[in-house]
Amino acid sequence: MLKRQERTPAGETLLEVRGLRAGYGAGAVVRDLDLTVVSGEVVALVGPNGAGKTTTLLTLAGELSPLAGEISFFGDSRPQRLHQRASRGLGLVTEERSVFMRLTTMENLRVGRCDIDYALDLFPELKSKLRMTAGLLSGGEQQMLTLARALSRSPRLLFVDELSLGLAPLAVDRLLTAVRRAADDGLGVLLVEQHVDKVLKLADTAIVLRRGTVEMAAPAAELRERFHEIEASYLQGGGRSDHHDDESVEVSR
Ligand SMILES: Nc1ncnc2c1ncn2[C@@H]1O[C@H](COP(=O)(O)OP(=O)(O)OP(=O)(O)O)[C@@H](O)[C@H]1O
Repeated sequence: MLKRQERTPAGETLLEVRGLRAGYGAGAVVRDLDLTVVSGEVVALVGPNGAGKTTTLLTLAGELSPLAGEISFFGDSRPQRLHQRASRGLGLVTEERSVFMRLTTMENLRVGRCDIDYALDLFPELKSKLRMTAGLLSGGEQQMLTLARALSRSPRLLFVDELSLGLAPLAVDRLLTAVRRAADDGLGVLLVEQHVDKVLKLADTAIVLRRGTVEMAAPAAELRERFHEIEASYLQGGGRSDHHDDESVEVSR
């Protein structure tokens, strides 16, 4: 069962962001972004390709320096790099599968001192694959292992960027269910996901980003009712106005 998350009181503010400007060099890709993540909550960040979701996540994680704005991490507003935030309880799962392909599933779980019982409790389907080389697992199983490794290090706050890229719908459901379960156990989650219909069913709050600014921010249940507006936002394109928009819309229900 979850350990450290259980010690985080539900509703504790883990991340507070005000007036974030983020980008590369002098150019702002993301402007005026506010968001809050509390323990036990999944906040979904959605929007068309090029809207600035990954830029936001990398900036909040400490991989990119913010251009302006305030980022308060576990109540601390001092600038910090990723390794500092990680040591204080941030987990980061990017779209690249972070498994060691030549190691077995079990060896992958052992590396980084994961809580193996918790990992297998989250993903019992990995139990029969423990001796298999991770490179031979299916794409969905590799992402289960990625997520299991991240969650079993007991983060207090988890950033997830497009975990489900290229996976079949059932595998996506399986991964998102595990994210929801971890949040129910006390984790705070900021989730970037292309499958908007799926994510609005499991998130507490959703933020729709378009062209680097927040177009909608509301309880996910409310945005489910406004799904057609989100679809329209995707169809209008998300990239910066000086970029050619080449959208892949994955919002069908
Ligand atoms: N290293 C970089 N240098 C300069 N511009 C970049 C860099 N990485 C991304 N961008 C630009 O920043 C903008 C936002 O990109 P970002 O990857 O944050 O969008 P996204 O919403 O995550 O898109 P996607 O859903 O396609 O992953 C895009 O216009 C992109 O071209």
